[in-house]
Formats: sequence, C-alpha cells, structure tokens
Amino acid sequence: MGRLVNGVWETGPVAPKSTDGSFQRADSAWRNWITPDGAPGPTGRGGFAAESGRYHLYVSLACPWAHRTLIFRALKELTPHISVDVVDPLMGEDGWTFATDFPRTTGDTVLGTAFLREVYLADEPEATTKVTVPVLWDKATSRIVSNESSEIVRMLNSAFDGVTGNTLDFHPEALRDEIDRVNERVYPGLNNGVYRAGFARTQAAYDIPAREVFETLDWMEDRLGRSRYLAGDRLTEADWRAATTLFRFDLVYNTHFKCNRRRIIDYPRLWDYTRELYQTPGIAETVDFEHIVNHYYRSHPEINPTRIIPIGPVIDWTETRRGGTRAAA
Ligand SMILES: N[C@@H](CCC(=O)N[C@@H](CS)C(=O)NCC(=O)O)C(=O)O
Repeated sequence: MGRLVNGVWETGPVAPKSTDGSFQRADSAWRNWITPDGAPGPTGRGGFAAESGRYHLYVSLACPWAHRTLIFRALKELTPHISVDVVDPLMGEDGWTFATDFPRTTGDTVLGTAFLREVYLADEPEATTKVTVPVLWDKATSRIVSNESSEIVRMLNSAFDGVTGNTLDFHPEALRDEIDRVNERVYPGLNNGVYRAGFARTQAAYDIPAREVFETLDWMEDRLGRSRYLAGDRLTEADWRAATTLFRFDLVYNTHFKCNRRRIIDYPRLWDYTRELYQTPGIAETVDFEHIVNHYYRSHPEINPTRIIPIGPVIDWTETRRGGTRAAA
C-alpha cells in the first residue's frame, strides 16, 4: 500500500482518504494505445504498433481490472503474442511485489525487478502515481503503454487482428452505444460500487454504494430476462467487464466488502449467466480463487485486521446454463 511521489515510495492506507469517508479511485496516468500500424490512438502518443512478442502484461490474478485484460488475451488468442507476469497476491507496505512463493506467481521476467513500483520507475524515474495493475509494457521501447484496463481491453479487442487472424469483436460498431450504456451503469454501480462500499469509512459513505450495488444487480437480473447478454443477444465487452466482479462477488465482496444483501447465487438469471461466462472456453483458466481470497482478506488490515480467510460458500461452477447453447461473439 502506498504510492510514488517524485520517484520515492510513500506508504499509506489502501483507500485514499477523503473528507466525507468515501472511497475515490485515482485516474490512470498512462493512456497510450497499441494500434495496428502504430498511429496514435484516442489518447496519448503513437509509436506502439501491434507486433507479436513486443508487449507484456503485468497483472495480479486477484485484481478484477487486471483480470479483464487476461480475459481478452485469452478470447483473442493473444497468449502466444503477449507475455504475462503475475504479482504476489499479498499487497502490503511495498505495494505489489514479485515475490514468487505463492503458486502461479512468476516474478518479473522482463526487467527482473522485485516490486511493481520499479516498473513504473523504469518508465518514469520521477513518477508521482499510484502503482496499480494491470500494466501494459512495451519491451521494444521500455515504456509503459497503458495502465488503464478499460482501454487495454479495447486495444486487445482489435489492434492485433492482423497478427492473430482472430476477428472476434466484443465491441462491434452496431452495439457500441448499448455497450457504453451498460458500462456506464455497471462500472459505478457494481465494478467500482463494491469497492466504494467496502472501503467506505463512515456509515453514510457505505449506505449509498451498498444500495447501488444491489440496484445494479437487480437491474442486470431484469435485463437478462429480456436478452441473453447485457447488451443484446451476443457476448460483448459489457459482459466481460461485469464478469470479473461477478466471479469474485460471493467469495469476497459479499463478506469482505459488506455487500451482503444477496449473493449472486440468489439471482436465478444472473447466476446462470455468470456460470456461462465462467465456462466459456479459456476463461476458467484466468480465474484463480486462491489469489483472489488471499489478496483481499490479507491485504486490507483496515477491513480485516486478523487477516483470517473465511471458510467461504460452496459454489458449483460446473452446472451449465439453462436455456440453450453458448452464443459466439
Ligand atoms: N483504473 C485502473 C484501476 C486498477 C486498480 O485499481 N488496480 C488495483 C488492484 S485491484 C491496484 O493495483 N491497486 C494498487 C493500489 O491501490 O495501490 C484500471 O482499471 O486499470
């Protein structure tokens, strides 16, 4: 827990302090885009052409934002083209580290650093920033391309199609407005809503997001009664952005973040849908419940001072979705 200030690591609480006790997420600072030919994207500078073997993702298997990027890497068959390093699930005084004693951790195989902050410093020695995952790293220029997951998934969705030949499109032109509308509801109400509830420091700061989390889940349950997926009859980015929070909900957010009005398994359609997302080929391999529970319950002493990992609910991820076969993107 901490941040870089002018290149120096300062420790502090995981949730930034605010005067009203509410949790406020910092904006991501690296916003360049990989494009097919290296032309600049919607933000940042150009020079990041899609090439096999050039880019690297630093992720935590616990983190729902980093998880999005792993999902798109799998769906878009980018595994042979974009390498990945996995940090240790415990985020303590040093922030994310490359300790390798936990299963599936890798160390930093590109730069050989011990702490993720050193990756940020390799790009910008005087950086003032939070040190977050995911980080999309360019091995050719030794620069960070992006640390904003919502933009990284858009790059992975299309920039490498010429490299992989995989043209599945999870952000199709015809559905963009609808996808954006769903994202605008699901991001604040669910993805970030659980954090706003969990990291609230006053009852009032908790009450509002906690209610919004369940209003959003109710809204999703209702929507899934009318269309198979959140933005219509095909799987889109909107579903995958929701998925990473849904996968973690009953194990962690329900208890650790006090989002306990209902569980996902209590919502018939949402639970059916969540299992379908989980069972989509390539996805289960990106979900690591050991990293998830170890990270959350052990990294937030303000919320769980004993660091005890609760026994957890029994969840059967294997039953197939009622109502038909899976639709391709
Ligand atoms: N906007 C970022 C948020 C990423 C983020 O907050 N990641 C968390 C892990 S789940 C993190 O690395 N936190 C480190 C910290 O708060 O110091 C994104 O979506 O990429």
